[in-house]
Amino acid sequence: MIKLNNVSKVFESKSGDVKAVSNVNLHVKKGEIHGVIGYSGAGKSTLIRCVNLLERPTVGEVFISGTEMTTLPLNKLREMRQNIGMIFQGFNLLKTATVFENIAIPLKLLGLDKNEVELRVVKYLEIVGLTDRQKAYPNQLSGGQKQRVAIARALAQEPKILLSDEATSALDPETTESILDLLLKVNEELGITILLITHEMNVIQKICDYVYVIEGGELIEHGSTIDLFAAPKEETTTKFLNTIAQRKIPTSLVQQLNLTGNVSRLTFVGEAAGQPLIALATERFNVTPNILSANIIELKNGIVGNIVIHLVGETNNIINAIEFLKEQGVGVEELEG
Ligand SMILES: Nc1ncnc2c1ncn2[C@@H]1O[C@H](COP(=O)(O)OP(=O)(O)OP(=O)(O)O)[C@@H](O)[C@H]1O
Repeated sequence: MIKLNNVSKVFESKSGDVKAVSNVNLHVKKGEIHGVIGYSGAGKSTLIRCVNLLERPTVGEVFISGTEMTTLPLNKLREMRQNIGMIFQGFNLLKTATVFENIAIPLKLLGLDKNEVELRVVKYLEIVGLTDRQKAYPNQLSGGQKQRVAIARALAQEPKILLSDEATSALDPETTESILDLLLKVNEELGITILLITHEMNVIQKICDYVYVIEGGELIEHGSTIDLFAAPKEETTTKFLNTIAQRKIPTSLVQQLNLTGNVSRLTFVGEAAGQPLIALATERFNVTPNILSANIIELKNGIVGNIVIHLVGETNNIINAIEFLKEQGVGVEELEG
């Protein structure tokens, strides 16, 4: 549905060229929710703006539903853009227009007749749960309500794709949750494909099927959300995961405990998370477990459990216990001090 092939964007400035996005490949399949996460300045906004060509890639191709966008004449590009809605961190509502008008004005500009405009405004206000606020002005709404109006405005144009540029970054945690729930509903019930950018791992955790980590304009790691949460490869990815559940164990403690056994991080995904595998392993191989930390993370498509464990016993027994856990589908990372 969205495909970027080797997309790069260079900004020319007086102080020299800035390569904001470098050789990015990305593929969001129909009906999925993909997220790009990165720190400030990593290139997220530039990347997402390349999808609807608000920013023109310096090189590379952008395919939307199979159509290459960068070579389209302006009138065709405008047509294609109607398939792509967008929401922003700052909501971008017209302050002097009511909620109703904010949603209606773009529809009128598209040439829809009065009845159709009214039908759509009513329909999408209901979907976002703001039917009773249609006469209000933006400054009479909370941040969450403003974002709901912005979502209704984007949906009312009946796009196939929704781009979300840090849509929850200005909201408190509870309001963030409710907006993420709304995005899930929009995805599931209206079948809209979503590509979002964020610096918040909880956004990825809650609604994304697939995640890309961006740093210095490059995608440094990508994979299904479950795979990335279960086995992050890059330091930046691990840092983002630490914002959800701390994975770090003090090095001095690991060093000390490794003298009397083995310290390992065990990762349980899916079925393995619900089985008493540690009890089985310790019983069968006569090793004693000491759990140093444990957490369980609920993702959109499953759960990932993490346990850091100190196994004490004879070396061979520890090796066999670890082998047994691996055979049962548990990820094992032996920690070194
Ligand atoms: N119009 C522009 N002209 C020059 N440089 C730009 C322009 N827009 C972005 N940049 C630079 O490109 C890089 C990536 O910026 P971008 O806004 O895409 O990052 P970001 O990850 O979205 O950051 P943030 O979360 O802070 O918005 C930065 O170094 C930024 O200064």
